[in-house]
Amino acid sequence: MVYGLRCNFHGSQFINNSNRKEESGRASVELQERIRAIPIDRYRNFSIVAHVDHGKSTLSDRLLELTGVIQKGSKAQVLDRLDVERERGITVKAQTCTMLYNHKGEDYLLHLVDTPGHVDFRSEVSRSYASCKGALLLVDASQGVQAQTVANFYLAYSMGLRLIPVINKIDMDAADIPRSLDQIEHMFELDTSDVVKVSAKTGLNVEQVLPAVVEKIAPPSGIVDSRLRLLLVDSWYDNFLGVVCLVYISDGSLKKGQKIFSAHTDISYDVKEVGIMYPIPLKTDIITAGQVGYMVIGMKKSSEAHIGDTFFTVGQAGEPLAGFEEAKPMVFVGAFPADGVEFKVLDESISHLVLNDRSVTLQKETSTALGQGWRLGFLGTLHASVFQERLEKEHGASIIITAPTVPYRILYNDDTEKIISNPDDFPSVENRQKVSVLQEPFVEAIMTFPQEYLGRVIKLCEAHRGEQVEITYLTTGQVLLKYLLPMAQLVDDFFGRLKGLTQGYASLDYEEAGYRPSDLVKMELLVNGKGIDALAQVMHRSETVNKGKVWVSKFKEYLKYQLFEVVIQAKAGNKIMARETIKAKRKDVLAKLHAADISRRKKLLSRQKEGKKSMKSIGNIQIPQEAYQGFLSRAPTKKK
Ligand SMILES: Nc1nc2c(ncn2[C@@H]2O[C@H](COP(=O)(O)OP(=O)(O)OP(=O)(O)O)[C@@H](O)[C@H]2O)c(=O)[nH]1
Repeated sequence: MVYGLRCNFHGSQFINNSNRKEESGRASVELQERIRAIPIDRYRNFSIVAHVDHGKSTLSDRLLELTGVIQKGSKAQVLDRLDVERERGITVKAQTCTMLYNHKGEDYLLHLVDTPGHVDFRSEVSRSYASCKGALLLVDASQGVQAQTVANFYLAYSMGLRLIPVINKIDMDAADIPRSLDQIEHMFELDTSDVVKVSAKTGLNVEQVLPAVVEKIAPPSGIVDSRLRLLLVDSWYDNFLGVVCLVYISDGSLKKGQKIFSAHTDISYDVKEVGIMYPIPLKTDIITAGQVGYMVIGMKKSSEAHIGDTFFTVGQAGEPLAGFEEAKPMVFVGAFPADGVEFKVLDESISHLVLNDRSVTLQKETSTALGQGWRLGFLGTLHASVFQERLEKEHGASIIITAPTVPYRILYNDDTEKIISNPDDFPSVENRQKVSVLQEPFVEAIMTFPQEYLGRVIKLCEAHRGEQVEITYLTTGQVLLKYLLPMAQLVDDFFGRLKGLTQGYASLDYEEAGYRPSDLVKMELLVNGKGIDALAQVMHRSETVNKGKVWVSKFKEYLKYQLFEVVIQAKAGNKIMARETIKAKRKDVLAKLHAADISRRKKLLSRQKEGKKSMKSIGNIQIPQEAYQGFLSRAPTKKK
């Protein structure tokens, strides 16, 4: 098998399901013997964490070359295997690779995890930390510490990982090594006396990275001669093998033929295959405590694989390992088949993709305007746009996506509460008196940018209902600003505006900060008095005037001429916020009339008026699907 073939989303370690016809390869006897001879105290499990684009995948390539896993000059970014990862240049899936490294005459077994930098895929990062004792904290010398460096640092630090700072891109003219060193020392209080400075691109000094890993990161703490205890880290579906599980062996060992059971479901399985990721799956006879590898146990459905589950040998139950917090979807959209696309076909494609991306939630939904569809939940807007792109590219599906919404919390007078992810479920004006409080989710946003933009960024945050938490002056003119912001503002292209204001210099990260009471209202778009359900949105009352105006004028653009008058209104609660009218396209009934024939002219005009009146009362506006599509279109942005 070859590297770099297309892979599925969740189990991108494997080649594309549809193309996959053969079994996984087998690790050579020599490789297996070399691994078996290494004691656990010479294992090192580590990840690479950094801000988006600081060079994690490029450094991973160099390390894989250095340890002979791949050949020099192989396809770039071996561990970014999804089409979407390669095309967008972002990592969305954490990837693991086993490496053998000889240090001072002794073999070490290394497990490298390349993690996504983007906040939407943070759950991938925290999951991968469970098997690691340390991480390389990579900082791009031309950019210095950025928002996601800070967020990823705190996540790794809170999980007790030993952090080794590495400065990357030192080959660039814009590289400012002293600035990065200063920031690492002041921000993270890390010792910078022996920081490794590399160019992952040219390979300069990369040979200094693994000695630091071996010397500074502790080995995993499992017991090899013990009962089996393994953690399910990830899973994916492979057409040839069925469900494949990525596992971390905490104690004991795992072999083909062993009978194991899940602590979560109590279902027992026969182990059919085990192996290592090198970086593709290679079958081995055994995987032992401290190793990260894969197992195939004949699970029928991906849903049987609970990420964070513990498995034991049948008859030898023990204490389950600490699992993972489930990733909660924070952005919801309605999805509907575009004209000419069959619901059934699209339903199959969506279900297939959801099976491979377990953090997407899916529910059927029906809209009077757009017909049968689905409500999909995502971890963030980038996650949503990656999903949509994969659906279109990999399944050739064309869909209409409604405006994203965040989950709102409704507290009722009878002490019950409801989280709603669909504007349709927002309490109607008549039911409003049953509600005691409306709440919306907030996040704590971390932003870094040059100090000269501080005034403008503060203004932007205040205009987006932000509440300042902290300003930290980093070295050399950089500022780190923390603000509490409504999650809905981030979804509504706050980052695009921030980038615009700072000429592209700002970076942003955020973490959830709970729900807060909010003056929320549902805004609807009415056409001749009738609400279009698919376009309704929940928002803060202060936004309704401006958005109302934008809505009506934008929708008017797409309706164009109508045979009779059309009134477009934006209504918030029971108040009309904005209105536009499309005048009827008048047929020239007087065209053939002589100018002097006044009485005949009056008669014809009054007859035309009557005719229109009846059309209006019985007329049903035909809204073309392009109108919805045009109204909802907005290019996705990539956050950095
Ligand atoms: N000049 C220079 N460019 C580099 C270096 N390392 C990485 N790059 C470039 O920086 C860009 C981003 O590199 P990646 O390795 O994809 O970064 P990443 O951190 O994995 O990105 P995400 O997965 O999206 O978080 C690519 O265009 C690389 O070629 C380096 O040492 N020098």
